[in-house]
Amino acid sequence: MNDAPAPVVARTPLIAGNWKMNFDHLQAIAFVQKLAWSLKDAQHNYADVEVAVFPPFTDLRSVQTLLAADKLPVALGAQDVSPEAAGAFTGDVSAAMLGKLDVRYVLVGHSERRAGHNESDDTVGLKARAAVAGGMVPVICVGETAEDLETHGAAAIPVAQLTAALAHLPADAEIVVAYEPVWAIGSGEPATPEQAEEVGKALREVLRTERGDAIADATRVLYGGSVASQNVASYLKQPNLDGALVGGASLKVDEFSRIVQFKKHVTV
Ligand SMILES: O=C(CO)COP(=O)(O)O
Repeated sequence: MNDAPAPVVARTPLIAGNWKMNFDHLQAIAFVQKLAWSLKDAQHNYADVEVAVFPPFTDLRSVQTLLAADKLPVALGAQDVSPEAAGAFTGDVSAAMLGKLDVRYVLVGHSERRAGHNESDDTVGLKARAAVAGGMVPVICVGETAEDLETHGAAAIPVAQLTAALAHLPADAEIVVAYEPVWAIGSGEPATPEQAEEVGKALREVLRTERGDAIADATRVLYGGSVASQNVASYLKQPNLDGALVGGASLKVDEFSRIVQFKKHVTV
């Protein structure tokens, strides 16, 4: 028996802004410039908290150019990827194309795509696999609807969705998991930190069972759903939550900048 306390694993928090279908490429450039100035003024330490933005496809090239020209340590994310490598798939964008634009993260399984584009757990897993094969990190989004919550409780559906996605991935693939209860997205009614932590803990248990301790302890689990500067710190204080996936509040520079600087408003 080993009674030694579990090692404390430092996971760099990730604050990710999912812009959804907002901002053309000019607005995107203006936004990222203002964000960089705001974080510079605030002497933000990017080593402490990683920042990522997920613009629409049409903005990626412009944002990439700006990030490279100004050497800004903001990671670039895409909102979707094709499960296919190349070929006759009109309207789709491949992982290889995203990789060429220095995209580091790819959202897969967002509830707006599961619901609005009929994406199954298998599709989500195949998209995650394509992202990994392209050298990127899939941000696997999971979450229950209000109905699911009533019928199955909070954790069952997210746990099943994550388990299904992992089945498609190589054992050593780096991933990020985002718990986004569907009822909390855009509703102004976020999950309580305790609710989110309970599901975050269950998701980490899935990682522990499926992937072992090292990956379970290193993988970041984010919370998303009506995150704002007033509530972000309460999630980041939870032992199993390592960041936030922010929608509406990521479109306002000052607000997103405050969210990134959540450490300043953690009251001990
Ligand atoms: O869907 C979300 C992020 O992916 C969350 O959106 P809101 O922050 O607007 O609730």
